Amino acid sequence: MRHFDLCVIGSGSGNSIVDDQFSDQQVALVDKGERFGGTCLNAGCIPTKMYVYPADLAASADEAQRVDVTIGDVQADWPAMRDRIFGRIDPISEGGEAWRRSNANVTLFREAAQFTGPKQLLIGDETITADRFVLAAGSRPRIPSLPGMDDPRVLERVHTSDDIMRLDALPASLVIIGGGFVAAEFAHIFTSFGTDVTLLQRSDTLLRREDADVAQAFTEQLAERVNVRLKQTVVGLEYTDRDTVIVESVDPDGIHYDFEAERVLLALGRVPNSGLLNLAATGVTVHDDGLVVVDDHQQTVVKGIFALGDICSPSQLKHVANHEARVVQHNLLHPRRMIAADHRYIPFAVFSHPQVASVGLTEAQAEKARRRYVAVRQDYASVAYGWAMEDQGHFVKLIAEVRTKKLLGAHILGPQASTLIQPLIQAMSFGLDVPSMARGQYWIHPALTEVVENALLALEL
Ligand SMILES: Cc1cc2nc3c(=O)[nH]c(=O)nc-3n(C[C@H](O)[C@H](O)[C@H](O)COP(=O)(O)OP(=O)(O)OC[C@H]3O[C@@H](n4cnc5c(N)ncnc54)[C@H](O)[C@@H]3O)c2cc1C
Ligand SMILES: NC(=O)c1ccc[n+]([C@@H]2O[C@H](COP(=O)([O-])OP(=O)(O)OC[C@H]3O[C@@H](n4cnc5c(N)ncnc54)[C@H](O)[C@@H]3O)[C@@H](O)[C@H]2O)c1
Repeated sequence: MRHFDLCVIGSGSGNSIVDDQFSDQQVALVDKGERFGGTCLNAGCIPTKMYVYPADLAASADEAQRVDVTIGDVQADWPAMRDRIFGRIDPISEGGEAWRRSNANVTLFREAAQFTGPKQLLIGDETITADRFVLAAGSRPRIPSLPGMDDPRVLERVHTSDDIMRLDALPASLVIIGGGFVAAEFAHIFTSFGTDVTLLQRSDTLLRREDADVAQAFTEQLAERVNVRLKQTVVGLEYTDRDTVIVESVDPDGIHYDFEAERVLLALGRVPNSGLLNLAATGVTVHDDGLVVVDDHQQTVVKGIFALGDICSPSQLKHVANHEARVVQHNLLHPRRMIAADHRYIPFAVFSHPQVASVGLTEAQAEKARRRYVAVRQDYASVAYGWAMEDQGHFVKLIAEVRTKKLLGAHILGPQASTLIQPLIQAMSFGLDVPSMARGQYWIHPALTEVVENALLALEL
């Protein structure tokens, strides 16, 4: 039985741990995936944003009308786009794998792993042991079992984010089931390229974990471009002889609806891969939702077994997985001087149309936490750059605590939200109060950042 100093399961964020500082250790790196490098690179953040950028350009044709510019017919060449995007990404994955194979102290296993005993792992048909483990096996799309899904003609047309970006042709029509991040981003991508998109969401708003004002405005604005149907429970799928699938749903009044499309995208959240690892054999514990239990140091209840990323993090975001990988790396190298992960102000952005970006508490959470706060909503249309854009409906919402004069939360809906929010994340992370932030620096005139400046000034603290 081969023995290693360290075994990392998962080649996504886990892969970044093993650098020159581990050159005196024998390391096993295990990944069963078809492509090396994990979700973000192969089927997540990176390819989606490489589709979002051209989708933004395509959508700008409509916006140009507002400022008296006519852009001709929008044509999206899907096969060219797909080949360009994966022609860039696939070689990065292949190069990363080849480089790992060339590392003298790293043994790469490309098969599924599961524990068979404490610190003992079965990989394919080989069993190895290691002194220390890192669980970085990520998550996978949630697949519901719905009537009709066992028909292979239906299955062939039902996709997840794992495979929809590699379709041979742009579908004429698409039904998206779900109303979170994945649904919001793919709805924008496909509708911008000309697909007829219907989005079926179970609750009464999209992005339901967002601040209520943002979720409401987002839902209304996406509904101007996409057929958004709320409060729909999908009850079955059926193949038609038109080479399409009918998605049947029912609303709270018991009324049934049929939505027909060439393709269906399931966007119902992601399940942590903890269940694939037979963790019981090691003593590692999991929460009810399948997330691995870790302490502040990212260590599981078993000493020497660490976890990071989607397998243990409720946020399921790449910047969080990267942060946790840095913490785990430090703690593996300095077991007597371990550091804690910082999960205080985790931001996120939804790269849809409109864009959404958020950090900290929503207003409902601030209320629930009984914090004495003030909230303000500042429209893009109130600043000079917003006039230039003839902007409508986009805003910055800030929530600040009266006692400390510090921000509790920041939520932006509109163009460049993911960039505009960064100074607010910085203020929260470094404890800068609102008056200092607003008046302690210059704000470039007439940049769009003035909407952030004015929102800060409008907070009555
Ligand atoms: C469509 C989409 C878009 C996204 N966009 C963004 C974004 O814009 N910004 C953002 O911050 N986040 C985004 N995310 C989330 C982000 O991709 C994840 O949070 C991040 O990739 C998680 O990294 P990880 O290292 O935990 O897992 P992964 O990168 O998924 O790596 C886990 C690896 O473990 C392997 N594995 C699993 N089980 C086993 C096993 N039993 N044996 C061996 N190997 C195994 C898998 O093959 C996989 O390669 C997106 C996700 C999706 C799906
Ligand atoms: N820009 C980004 O950072 C980005 C982009 C895409 C994905 N991600 C990550 O990937 C994760 C997965 O994304 P997602 O959109 O699949 O999940 P999500 O948790 O954002 O949304 C899941 C959606 O599915 C709905 N849903 C769940 N079960 C259902 C059921 N049985 N019937 C009907 N509806 C149901 C929920 O109401 C929700 O609208 C996200 O949580 C996010 O962390 C991030």
